[in-house]
Amino acid sequence: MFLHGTSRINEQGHLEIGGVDAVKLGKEFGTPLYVYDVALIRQRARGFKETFEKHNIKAQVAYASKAFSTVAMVQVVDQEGLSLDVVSGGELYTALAANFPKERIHFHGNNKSRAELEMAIKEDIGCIVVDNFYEIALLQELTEQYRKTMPVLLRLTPGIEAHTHDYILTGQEDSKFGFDLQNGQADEAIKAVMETSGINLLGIHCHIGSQIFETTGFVMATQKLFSKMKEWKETIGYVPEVLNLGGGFGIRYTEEDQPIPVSEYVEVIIEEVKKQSAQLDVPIPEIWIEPGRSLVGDAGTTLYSVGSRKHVPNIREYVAIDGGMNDNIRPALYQAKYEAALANRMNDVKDELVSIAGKCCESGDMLMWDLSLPTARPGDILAMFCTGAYGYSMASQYNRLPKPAVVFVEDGDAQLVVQRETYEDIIKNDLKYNVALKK
Ligand SMILES: Cc1ncc(COP(=O)(O)O)c(C=O)c1O
Ligand SMILES: N[C@@H](CCCC[NH3+])C(=O)O
Repeated sequence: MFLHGTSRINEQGHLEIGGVDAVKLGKEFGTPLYVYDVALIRQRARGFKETFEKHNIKAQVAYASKAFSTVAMVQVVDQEGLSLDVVSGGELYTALAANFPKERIHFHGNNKSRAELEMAIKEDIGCIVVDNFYEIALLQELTEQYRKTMPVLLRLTPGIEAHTHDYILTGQEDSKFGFDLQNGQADEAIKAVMETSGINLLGIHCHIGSQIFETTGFVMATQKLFSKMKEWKETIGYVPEVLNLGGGFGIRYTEEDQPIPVSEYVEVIIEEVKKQSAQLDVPIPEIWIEPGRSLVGDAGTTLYSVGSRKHVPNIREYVAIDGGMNDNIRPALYQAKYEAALANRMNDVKDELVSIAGKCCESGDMLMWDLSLPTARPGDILAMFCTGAYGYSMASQYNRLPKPAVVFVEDGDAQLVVQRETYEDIIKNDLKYNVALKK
């Protein structure tokens, strides 16, 4: 078993995270429970920042908060001096509620609404990553209305097929995101943006996909963007101050995954930027990146309680837990694989092969297939590792299951940072149907 960050097996044979016994966490805060190892988040954040610093490169590391956005997480991001990437009014609102420095907020999205753009403009956030022509028109109108100039990056689609799940590919030509580099859209967009007085074009952006294990995609993206930068320098005299290469750095979920250290991605990017800059005679821009998963993914562990089981002779042993696709949609959506252990019996012999079923009324609600565990009994605590990214943030209330609580652990302390939803929370927006009011 691979234990991440501060996780270890303590003297009771229990899983311990951040110096806190996971079994105690389950008892105190209930299950399902998302537990975050804050020291590991800090270590990852510093890893990115220090690599840029070591190479003396001006950079911004913006945490892609879609991976896990809560007020407490945004606070940690601020403490570590990172920037913050938001993709909706809700994520922006969360950042503002955490008093995150507005000038370090970047706003993404392929269909930002007028209200969302207005919010970003009124709050004077750091920059808007413009995705399409409709957004340029809206920005023209709104910057005029509010008499403001907004810093902007242009999101470009470089036409790169990174090796990852189809649903999390974003840089290929057939994508809903950004202006295409090949078919003239990017050229049209830059002209439109440069003619807009309320827009200060800081630079360009691309994001090639998520859970990527190779550096080649980032190298190719850098090359493609630099060749466009050279063309624009020569044809329209535009030289970007910022080159944002997005996120997507892969992490280890199971032993099948072999990620490279974050510093290596950054080093390869820096090297390619320097090389392209020298070869094409384009000044070295500030480099921005947007890691999400690689900052929080392996820092998260979900604790579940074991409940029922079903034996299907000669086929399978189902063990059901008290959560499922409602708190982690990734296995159902991407066939994502995870590792897990019994947090209360870490040293026991693994004597059976089981498949972990969720409690939703859906056959596809399976979290793990063919997992080796000690014979699991009701009340055992199953710890599912590396659930920190896109678990809580993609959670739903399917079957009207309340969303679990979130606890941060660090240096032996545990703090509740998101309360468990209650049944009252579930119906709090429901209104009774008043037949008398029917027209
Ligand atoms: C524009 C953009 N930036 C950053 C990210 C973060 O990606 P990851 O969590 O894979 O680092 C994403 C998600 O894929 C994204 O769409
Ligand atoms: N939500 C996805 C990744 C998409 C990233 C956002 N563009 C995942 O869980 O892997």
